Amino acid sequence: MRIAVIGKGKMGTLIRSSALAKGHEVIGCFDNTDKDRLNVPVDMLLDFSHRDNLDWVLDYTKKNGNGLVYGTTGLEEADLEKLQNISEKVPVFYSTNYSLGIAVLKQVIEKVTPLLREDFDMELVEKHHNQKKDAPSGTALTLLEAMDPNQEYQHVFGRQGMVGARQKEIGIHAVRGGTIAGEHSVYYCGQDEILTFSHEALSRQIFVNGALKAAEFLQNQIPGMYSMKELIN
Ligand SMILES: NC(=O)C1=CN([C@@H]2O[C@H](COP(=O)(O)OP(=O)(O)OC[C@H]3O[C@@H](n4cnc5c(N)ncnc54)[C@H](OP(=O)(O)O)[C@@H]3O)[C@@H](O)[C@H]2O)C=CC1
Ligand SMILES: O=C(O)C1=N[C@H](C(=O)O)C[C@H](O)C1
Repeated sequence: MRIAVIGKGKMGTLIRSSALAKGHEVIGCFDNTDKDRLNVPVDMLLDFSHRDNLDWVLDYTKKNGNGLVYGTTGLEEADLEKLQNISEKVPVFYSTNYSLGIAVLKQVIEKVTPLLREDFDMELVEKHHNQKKDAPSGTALTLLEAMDPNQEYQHVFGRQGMVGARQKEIGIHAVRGGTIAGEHSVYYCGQDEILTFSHEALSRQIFVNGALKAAEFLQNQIPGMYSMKELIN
């Protein structure tokens, strides 16, 4: 497959080397400083960069008709709408986390939350490296959606000061430090018992493997929006 990578950072460079090792042709890593260099057709774009690249990436995709594997987090609602719109023309794979473990964790959370939420307080903690730009992580927001699909809870991002007794809320907490590749824990805290569901990324390779698997999957799909659910079920 002929691939172009959007992003030249930690993920972009690892995707490039891993795709080459799998025998794909990678024409390069790009961002908005050198987008004009991306002037040949490709089969697939993999974007792990920053939302500021989204508009030109979508313009290129509209013209070229390539598939798009999108992994950049820190998106706004309007960005998601843009991805949804272009998925009417080309196949788009979107996930805030390309690891198999988080895909399974999301399904676990969807199943256990209805059994616990009446009697247990729910909290979410994510930990990442000290270079991460967005907080909370995209994965934390995805897990939050799985915990509260109908938005019945107040979402409290960190607590500070005289917060008073806990209300019908889910607390979301972001830790940033060192080289943590990514850790997500969902806590269900009840009377004298706690259930914790955790996932720890030990390296970024798990995200890269998932993203390349998504690209290979997407190659054979018609236009539409695809997610990890389709890859694992
Ligand atoms: N979905 C998933 O499974 C995963 C998603 N991610 C997400 O992928 C993205 C990249 O992560 P990572 O590689 O670790 O980050 P890095 O900071 O290492 O790389 C980010 C890349 O985006 C570019 N960039 C940063 N800011 C801007 C901007 N304002 N406009 C245009 N380009 C910009 C950087 O260029 P420069 O260095 O010049 O600023 C760099 O090339 C993040 O959103 C992260 O959350 C990460 C891991 C897994
Ligand atoms: O920036 C990162 O590193 C990661 N970002 C994604 C996120 O925001 O959820 C996925 C993973 O946790 C690593």
